[in-house]
Amino acid sequence: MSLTQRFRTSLALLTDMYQLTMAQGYWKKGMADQEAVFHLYFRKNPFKGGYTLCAGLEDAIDLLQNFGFTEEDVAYLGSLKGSQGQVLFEEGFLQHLRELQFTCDVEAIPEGTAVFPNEPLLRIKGPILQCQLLETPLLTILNFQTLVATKAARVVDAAQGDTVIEFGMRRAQGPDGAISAARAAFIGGVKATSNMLAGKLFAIPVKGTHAHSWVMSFERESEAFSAYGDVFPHDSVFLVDTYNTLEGVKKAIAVASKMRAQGGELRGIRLDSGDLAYLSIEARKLLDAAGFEKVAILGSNDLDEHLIQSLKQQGAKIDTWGIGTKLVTAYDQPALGGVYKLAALKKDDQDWEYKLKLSEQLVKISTPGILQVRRFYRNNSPIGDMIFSEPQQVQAPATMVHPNDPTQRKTFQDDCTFEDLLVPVFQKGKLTYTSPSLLEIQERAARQVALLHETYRRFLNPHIYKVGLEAQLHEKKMALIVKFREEGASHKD
Ligand SMILES: Nc1ncnc2c1ncn2[C@@H]1O[C@H](COP(=O)(O)OP(=O)(O)OP(=O)(O)O)[C@@H](O)[C@H]1O
Ligand SMILES: O=P(O)(O)OC[C@H]1O[C@H](OP(=O)(O)OP(=O)(O)O)[C@H](O)[C@@H]1O
Ligand SMILES: O=C(O)c1cccnc1
Repeated sequence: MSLTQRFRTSLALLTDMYQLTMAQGYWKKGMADQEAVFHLYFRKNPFKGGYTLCAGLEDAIDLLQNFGFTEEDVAYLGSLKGSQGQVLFEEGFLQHLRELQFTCDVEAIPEGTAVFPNEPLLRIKGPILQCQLLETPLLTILNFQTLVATKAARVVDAAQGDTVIEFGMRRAQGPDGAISAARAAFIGGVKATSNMLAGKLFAIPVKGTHAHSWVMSFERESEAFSAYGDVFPHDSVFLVDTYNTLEGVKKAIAVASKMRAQGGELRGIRLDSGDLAYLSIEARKLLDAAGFEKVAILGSNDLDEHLIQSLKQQGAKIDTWGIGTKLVTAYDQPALGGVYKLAALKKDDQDWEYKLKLSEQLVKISTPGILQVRRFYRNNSPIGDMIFSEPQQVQAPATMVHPNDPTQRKTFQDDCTFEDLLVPVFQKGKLTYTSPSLLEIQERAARQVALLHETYRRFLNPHIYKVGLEAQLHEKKMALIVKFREEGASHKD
């Protein structure tokens, strides 16, 4: 189900107020239809990682396809007053909004692609008023889903092929956070969610065990297990740690034997506290000795990729991982920090004027142009990404320059294959892209992560994947920086 259907309202006002005040400014100053190019990108891989998995495009597409102000939206805007009690948004502008239709060109990197700092995930070209209004909603969609998809990919990588289930709704950033996180976590590789609404909306498989309250609501732990086994003779996973974990495992085994005698079969047990390495090893021994080799051991309790890795190193016998809080809240880095920057403005019908935002730090200076990302491969392995401006032809051998350290360069010879990552999504406001299914996106993500050499995937000090600016683009950017710095220093307009 699409984003607008989920919210059941027009999303035209899902933006910051300043986008609307600027929009009125563009309209008033006759600039509303001036063609602009903006790029959405981030500056640092999250979680101190070596890669990022992009996600959220399908929701972004839905937002753009349904872009438009309803009478209710316009009435709300018309009711707003400025600091002197005057009408904030004037009637002519409101009429402009009523008639506004999405007419931009959009290119984007497909969901489930491995991406790196400074690369535009999305490029939008069209009337500046439209591009401006869309800054905030595009960022809120792509930033969060990209962040959670990346976290999920790391967790799934640490689990080394074990099943990972997303258990996070109760700790998510509100209901909408929980829903988007479930979608993004699935893209990152989790096999199922406990979130029933996400299951229904996105056809994500749903899975679950039972809570401590189930055990506590019976006189005895074994009664609770028996009762649950009666109700779900083939689909029970018993939570065994309410009182004493290993005693709980023994009771689970006794009940599982009775279930088996009656034609049922216990699916698994869940450990949710204590030393998960020790307890899972001991539980595995007890289960195997009783002939329950196939009963799974599910581990949960504030887990993340680092704990899973550590538990694996300790020989934990956990084969299914339930991951909640740390996954859906992206606990150790709760925001991606993606930005959306103006990169070019059409001066007249012919020429683009390149734009950039200056900063004291080179890393924060945006890149001007109409950007595309070319990924080079050798023997099917990605070896570097070159950001170039599309009006500029790139031919091998092609040299790129490190975006933050111009002394570092890399040249790709013509023995490399390449692909351009940004693909057309909208042309003049018309959708030209067919979104893959969520499962196809998940499969793409798994292939993309697998293509990355393990040095980029390790958690501690990963190798830095090379991303650079095509040499001519770099020169142009440097020349603009010098020009703008000089103008700034002499206070010229
Ligand atoms: N063998 C282990 N090595 C490293 N960390 C572990 C190991 N076993 C469990 N942990 C993690 O240690 C943390 C322990 O959590 P905590 O201190 O809250 O104890 P607890 O077992 O959950 O206690 P409680 O009974 O109160 O729930 C959890 O994040 C858990 O995943
Ligand atoms: O630990 P997470 O990765 O967030 O996974 C979800 C947690 O939610 C449940 O706990 P509950 O809400 O009962 O709280 P608890 O942590 O005290 O068991 C469940 O037993 C997991 O421990
Ligand atoms: O099904 C479970 O075991 C579950 C679901 C949500 C949160 N914690 C556990």
